[in-house]
Amino acid sequence: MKKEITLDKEHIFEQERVNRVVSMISTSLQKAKNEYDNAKQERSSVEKNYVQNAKINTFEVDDQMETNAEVQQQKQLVAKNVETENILERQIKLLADLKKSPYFGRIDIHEDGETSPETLYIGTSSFNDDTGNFLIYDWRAPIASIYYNGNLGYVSYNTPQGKQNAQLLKKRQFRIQESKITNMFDTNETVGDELLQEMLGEQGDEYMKNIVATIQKEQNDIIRDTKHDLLIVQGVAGSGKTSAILQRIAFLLYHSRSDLNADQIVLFSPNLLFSHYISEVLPSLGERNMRQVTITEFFAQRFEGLNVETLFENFEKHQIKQTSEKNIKETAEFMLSIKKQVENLDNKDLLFNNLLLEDQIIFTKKEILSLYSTLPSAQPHHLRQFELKNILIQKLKQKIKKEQSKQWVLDKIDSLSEEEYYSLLGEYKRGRFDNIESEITYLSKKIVQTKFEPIYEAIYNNYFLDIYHQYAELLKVFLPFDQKKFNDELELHRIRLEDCAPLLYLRDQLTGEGQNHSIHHLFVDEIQDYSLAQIYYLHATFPNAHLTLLGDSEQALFHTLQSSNELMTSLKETIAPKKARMIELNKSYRSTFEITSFMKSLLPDGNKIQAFTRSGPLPKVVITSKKAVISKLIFEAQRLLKNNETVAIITKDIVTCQLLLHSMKSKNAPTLIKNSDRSLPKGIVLLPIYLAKGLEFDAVIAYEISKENYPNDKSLGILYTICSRAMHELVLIGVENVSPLITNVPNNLFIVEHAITL
Ligand SMILES: Nc1ncnc2c1ncn2[C@@H]1O[C@H](COP(=O)(O)OP(=O)(O)OP(=O)(O)O)[C@@H](O)[C@H]1O
Repeated sequence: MKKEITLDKEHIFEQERVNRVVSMISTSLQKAKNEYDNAKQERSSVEKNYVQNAKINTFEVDDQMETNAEVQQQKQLVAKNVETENILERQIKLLADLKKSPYFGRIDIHEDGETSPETLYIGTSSFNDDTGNFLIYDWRAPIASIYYNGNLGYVSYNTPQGKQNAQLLKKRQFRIQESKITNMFDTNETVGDELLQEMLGEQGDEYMKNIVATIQKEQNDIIRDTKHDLLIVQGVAGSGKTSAILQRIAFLLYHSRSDLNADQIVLFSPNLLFSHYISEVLPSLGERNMRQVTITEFFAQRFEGLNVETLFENFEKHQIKQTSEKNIKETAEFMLSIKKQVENLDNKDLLFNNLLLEDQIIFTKKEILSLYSTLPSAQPHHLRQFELKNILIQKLKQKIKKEQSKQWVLDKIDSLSEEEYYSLLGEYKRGRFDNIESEITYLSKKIVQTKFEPIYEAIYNNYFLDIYHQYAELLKVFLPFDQKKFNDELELHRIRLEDCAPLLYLRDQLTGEGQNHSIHHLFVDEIQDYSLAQIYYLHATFPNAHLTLLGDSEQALFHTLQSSNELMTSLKETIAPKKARMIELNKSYRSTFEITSFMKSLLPDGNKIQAFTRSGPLPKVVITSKKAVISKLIFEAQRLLKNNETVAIITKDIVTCQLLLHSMKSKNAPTLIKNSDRSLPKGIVLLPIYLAKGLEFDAVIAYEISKENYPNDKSLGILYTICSRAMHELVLIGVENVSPLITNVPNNLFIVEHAITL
């Protein structure tokens, strides 16, 4: 039940309050701007000073030292000023946004134990008057949860001191734009539909928006969860999974402000476009972005010198792997068996590399193995490897010492130009030696150390272990037919995606390294595209991280379908979380009622999906001839562009995109989006489905949906994901026929246009 408030006394009252608050915000904004200008000015004068100081007094040693100390001090001063400027800059942005739209909600509550009720206003961040009274409460404050969770009547909310009860007397929603209330109404529901209608009806943007004003109750559960170390969210397409995790990150940063910062949070995202698309949500809430990485980037950083196969290459190669047979390298059991194998590995089965420097062997593999064999076999391998590393470093130091007195080193010193000589000596050491001999000894050490640096690096990075060969041997045990494929790829400096997690896990088990303990929260979006082995590996790599895994098993493009229940069961068994929870989101917000109804009837169990009641045109299925298809496609795209800012032509693979582009005249050609692209232009774009993962477009054209492309339910995930990218309009184009997946949809859910000209 909601009550719209017309331009009456209440509206005037609220607008007057907005005016008062906005005027106070303006004063604070001006103050912040002045402080910012002052900080900037101060920095530039320190910098000027610093340049001058750096120029003078560099000849006399004493003066030079004094100058160095002063320069250091000034450097620190600059760094501090830069930090202040950054804080002020963020504050200015926040206040400027707050000035336009100071809040979106009001609650009137009477707390137990209080004599009178109070009125609170809720916005994207808190704002006080001069006496410390809250004029706006931050949406993440404990008390604000009433706004998202409570119906009128008795409610409770969690505070650091425990549960607090209150009576919720009024809940009011606002839309305030440019400091003017454009809409406001009272509601008894959690967060009513009306504002949501308005938000969802808008055209898509280059960046995802924050959803603070309209967070739904079940999304709020995800956002405010602090109890579980494993949270799995199974949410249907468009149900706000991504939105919810970004809000969750903002919430966690607020909730644990003293011991959590944005660098301790990592989000695995599906592709670079997606990373760009979501990059403004946290800044719009006054927070810094978390780290973002794709799984391919993550592995590529760990396999220097090898080309890691991307998810998309894998997909293009195999199309969807719809066999019921599981690839055992993608299972968590495989990872567990690697662990076991390592525990039982004999010294004689360990494989080492020769350590080479410019074709000269510095340590032979035989020597390394014999050093290893001297270590107590009761110790686990990773401790022995660590010890081995120390021994090798000691031996290297001895070698360096010996090498220092060789003739080639003296020759090298003789051949140094004056510039090279002083640069090798380093500014700090110049003029510090008592006699020339000690200067030469110092230089000789430097020269030899530099020469042997690659060996030091190799030892430090465990390159003495022949991990590729070791992994190939492991494959021989579990998957003898796969070993050759692995070796062949390696010859070409490539590694398949399915080998990355097991191989790295083997390495980490042997070396005891590869972990990052500083990460507190790990988020993985589109979890259905990850194998269990990969999830297992991520957990092993970030052992202190709470996991939030989000996905939709219906949108599985790369793996065989796995339900979220199966995922939960498997993770409970393999990574043994302390407290795990699964949340389902079944309401879809992205698309119109008509598009969601169409999408859900593609699925065998689509009934669980609830469509949001926002209406638009019925999806349109166009059946045309081979000859006419290009002109029909152009016609449809141009037609859609009249009412929509972005029209995406989405295909099942890149080959279809390329063929299509080839057949189109250049003047009509859409912009082809590539794997390496980071942003999406407006207008008509063309892309394969895997690049559209997680994104949304005003209008979508699914091309080409004949039965040749979508013969049966094995390609359902692709078709469903394509359709679910559309916010306002959806067109599907087929050549000569349509997929049986579409003929199964009740025909009142779409319109058909037969445009066949033979
Ligand atoms: N509570 C909400 N208020 C306003 N908009 C919302 C809300 N929840 C979701 N949306 C909107 O719905 C759309 C889909 O949200 P989002 O991309 O987060 O869903 P998703 O579940 O991650 O989708 P998918 O799995 O299909 O990629 C976005 O435009 C988002 O802004």
